Amino acid sequence: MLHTSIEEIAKYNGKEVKLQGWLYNLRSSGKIHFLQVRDGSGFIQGVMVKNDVGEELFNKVKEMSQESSVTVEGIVKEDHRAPSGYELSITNVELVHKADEYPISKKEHGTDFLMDHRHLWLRSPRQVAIMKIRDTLVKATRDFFHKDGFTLVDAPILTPSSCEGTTTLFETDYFDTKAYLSQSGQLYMEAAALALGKVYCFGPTFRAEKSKTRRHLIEFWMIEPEMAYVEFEENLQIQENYLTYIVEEVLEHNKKELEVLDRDLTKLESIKAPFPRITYDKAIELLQEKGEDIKWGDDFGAPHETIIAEQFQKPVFVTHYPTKIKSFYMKPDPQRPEVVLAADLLAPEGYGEIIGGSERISSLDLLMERVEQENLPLDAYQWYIDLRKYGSVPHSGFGLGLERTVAWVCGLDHIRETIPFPRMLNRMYP
Ligand SMILES: NC(=O)C[C@H]([NH3+])C(=O)NS(=O)(=O)OC[C@H]1O[C@@H](n2cnc3c(N)ncnc32)[C@H](O)[C@@H]1O
Ligand SMILES: [Mg+2]
Repeated sequence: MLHTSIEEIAKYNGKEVKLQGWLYNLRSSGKIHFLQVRDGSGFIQGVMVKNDVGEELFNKVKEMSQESSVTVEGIVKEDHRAPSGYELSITNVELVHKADEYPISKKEHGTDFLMDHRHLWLRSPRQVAIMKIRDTLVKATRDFFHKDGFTLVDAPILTPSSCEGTTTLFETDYFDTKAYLSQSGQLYMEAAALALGKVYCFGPTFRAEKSKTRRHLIEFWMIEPEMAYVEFEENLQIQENYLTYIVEEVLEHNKKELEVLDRDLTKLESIKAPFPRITYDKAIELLQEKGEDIKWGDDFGAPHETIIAEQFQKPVFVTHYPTKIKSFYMKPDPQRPEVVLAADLLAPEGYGEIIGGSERISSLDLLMERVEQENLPLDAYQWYIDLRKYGSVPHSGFGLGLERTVAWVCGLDHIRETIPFPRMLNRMYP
């Protein structure tokens, strides 16, 4: 018997095949069973006619519960009405394991209930579609940077210091001292970039942020490229080419999944480099014209980012933020030291900041000045300062938040659906 997957079934039109999966749903009408079968690669309908399979098997299937694991044999039939384009005319069904009464029935469930059952909710067509798009974004990321000569360098998770400020650090015991879960692999990528030229890391990062919003996770995954001899403007060009590429890859490989999510494809088809840029100064003026109570030197909140992004059809770079509200490592603009050569990329449709990046300080004196201004513990940063003593060069990089990018590409209301097992302010289960 030909064993295949639902994803590959088109190759076997008219042939008898065997699938191994789960009974997503069973509907019967008189002498016909309609089985919705899933196998992780997709969903397909199988039709079982009593007169074809006999009373015993027909009645055996009637007893199979939702989400029971089953093997299904049948003849592949093209059917343009079917979402997968094919149906199975079932000849046999074997029960592998009869599922207990499945808690996620077809009716609507509340968010907390679904989150408490995330280990099962993940099986639904919508969650499968999101995970497949996440996978494409990750593969496209690796392809893009590998093709462009970047080396993957893995940053440590246990670190001796902060990168993005001490207010969101997760502290843990480390034998007779303390360690902090990584907020960002950036500082290590700067060391790696001086060794390998163009590098990136991709891993989990942690922020003990007491933010209960639709954009914040406690544990999220970040892609962090770092490039030696790349200055501010070129850093932006790399970001827009990267984002354009990964969105194109989703449009090419995940049309079926985007359809499951009812995503408006025109919103993604317009994502082409170059992206517009607006300075922080101009953004403040824009917000004040819109009646927002904000002044120069304030940081932007989510509503501000939404207003700014609404002025554009593509992601927009906000550049040259005030030095005082940005991270210590960012290079002040030589022409105007009160602002830094940094840019946040704001996604359209209210998704906010998906990328944070900057040119880094390459001058030892300037970095020492900033470390002192920020009262950073010299011993924990000595290795990072050393990078400015031994062949320092202009260098830049950025961090793309994978989950915020998944939320935007999929058109999701909340970031919790973008990661298999979300860690949030009031949730660390399952
Ligand atoms: N290598 C770098 O230059 C990255 C730099 N050290 C950094 O961590 N920048 S960032 O804090 O803006 O975070 C970068 C992105 O990381 C995402 N991010 C940042 N914080 C979160 C939370 N809490 N939840 C989900 N996503 C988050 C968001 O897309 C940000 O734009
Ligand atoms: Mg940021």
